[in-house]
Amino acid sequence: MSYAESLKPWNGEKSVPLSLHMATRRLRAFKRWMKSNGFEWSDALDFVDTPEDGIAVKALCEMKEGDVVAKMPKEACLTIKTSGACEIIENACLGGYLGLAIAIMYERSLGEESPWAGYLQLLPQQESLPLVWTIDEVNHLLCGTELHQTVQEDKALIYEDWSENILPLLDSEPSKLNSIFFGVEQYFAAKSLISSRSFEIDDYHGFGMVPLADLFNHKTGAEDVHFTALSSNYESDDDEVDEGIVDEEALPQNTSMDKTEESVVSDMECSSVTEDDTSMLEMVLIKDVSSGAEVFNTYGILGNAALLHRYGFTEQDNAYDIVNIDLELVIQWCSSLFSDRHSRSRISLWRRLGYSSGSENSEYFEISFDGEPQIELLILLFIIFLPDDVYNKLDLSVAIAGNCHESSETTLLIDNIFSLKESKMSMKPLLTKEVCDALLSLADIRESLYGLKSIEDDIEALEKCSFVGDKKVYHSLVLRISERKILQKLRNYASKSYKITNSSSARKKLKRATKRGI
Ligand SMILES: C[S@@+](CC[C@H](N)C(=O)[O-])C[C@H]1O[C@@H](n2cnc3c(N)ncnc32)[C@H](O)[C@@H]1O
Repeated sequence: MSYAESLKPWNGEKSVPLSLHMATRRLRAFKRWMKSNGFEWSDALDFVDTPEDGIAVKALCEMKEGDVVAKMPKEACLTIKTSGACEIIENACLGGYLGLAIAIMYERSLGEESPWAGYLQLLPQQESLPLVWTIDEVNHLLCGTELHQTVQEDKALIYEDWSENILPLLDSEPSKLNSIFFGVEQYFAAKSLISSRSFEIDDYHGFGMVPLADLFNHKTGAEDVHFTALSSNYESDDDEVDEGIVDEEALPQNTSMDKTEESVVSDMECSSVTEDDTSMLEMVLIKDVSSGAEVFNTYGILGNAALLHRYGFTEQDNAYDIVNIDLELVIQWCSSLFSDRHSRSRISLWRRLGYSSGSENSEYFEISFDGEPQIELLILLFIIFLPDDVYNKLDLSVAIAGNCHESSETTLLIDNIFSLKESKMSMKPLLTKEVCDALLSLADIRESLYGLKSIEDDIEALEKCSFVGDKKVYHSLVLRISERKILQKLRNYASKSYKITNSSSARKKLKRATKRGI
């Protein structure tokens, strides 16, 4: 079996594509449902449903910046407040994503009786996020990537959520909840839909499913349309919503459709929004769109790990990609060269100097898309290689000062040691031969987490992989390759930086020697 074949799902599971006929029928039913529920949308929008790619929104003619292209009544959105399960959810003191998942499962359990039947029939059973992949698929396809551990943890937490909150609910409300629709699989499916399609509506409704708004696909940094929401004053308990703008800071980390800060404010300013119509949500064009083009939204500025995690897809050459190197990995490398005592003391000094961030068991260093390591990593490596006498001096100075940032003497010492003042925080002085060699070793150790296959094997497997038929394989390969390309850039950065630092100090030496007439 070839490497590419070995990556294919082995459980025989494949998403069954809709026939074109079914696709047209479900869209027609959805449009009827929207009409009868007060939705409005521009005649210039074309909803295209293909068996391969699902739904995309396209422009039938040229459209102008500022045009309001769709209006969605808040009351027609599926939220905890609007769902028939509201009382059950609130009596159980549940809320947030858990409450919304119950609302979705409940409405699904009603079938045609649900007020959202016309909308629910358009949704996939679940979105193919790593969260709903089998554990074998997660281990096989995501091994070494930024997502591997995260998804394993997500799966365990969501299962725990289900058994601690949903199971007891089924026992306490057996007459109102049909247990077939509230199993753990249904819960994971609802969570995948929430992750990939929910929006923040307002303080009263919280997060919810917004039909129509959730048909727009994503394009990083090049979207055409923004989602806008005005908070409804009468509904909210919070007096601070008078400005009618959703509090962006309240967005939790894994909010789907992350709205960029400026989107709500600036869009409202340039749009022809019905004044103070707080009962409607709107999609507003932020630039002109030409006839025939797809109309894209943005789900945020996200790297491929985040895109795959929350939405189930990736983008090639995504400039927001990063790779992390865990502190644990640095400790492992350090222990292979130095005594445990040396490693512990140098890391402890680095911490006391205030360069560590996050909690002790989740510390990591970011490597940017260009392969540049976080300065905190360079400082740690620099400290690890400090000669004992310099280390002891610094250690003593920090111990006396207590808090290094309050001691000008210590700050001076640090500046001198790292030559940071001279270089105005440039990383150059930190890039000694030892530090650059350490970066190369760390890149190799991080790379080894991907297993025995090389990046060339991954690229070959991607070329043979079908975007449509093997979505899980395709997107996990894009993620692996984009991360490994960053590690390659880190290696280039380390080799190049050392050469540059080395040759410039050689030039300086030569200059000094020439001055002295040697
Ligand atoms: C909010 S829905 C967008 C509408 C969706 N295409 C549909 O058929 O209903 C989000 C989902 O659409 C798909 N999607 C959105 N943007 C995409 C993109 N740029 N590339 C591939 N899939 C995308 C992903 O499956 C994602 O989870």
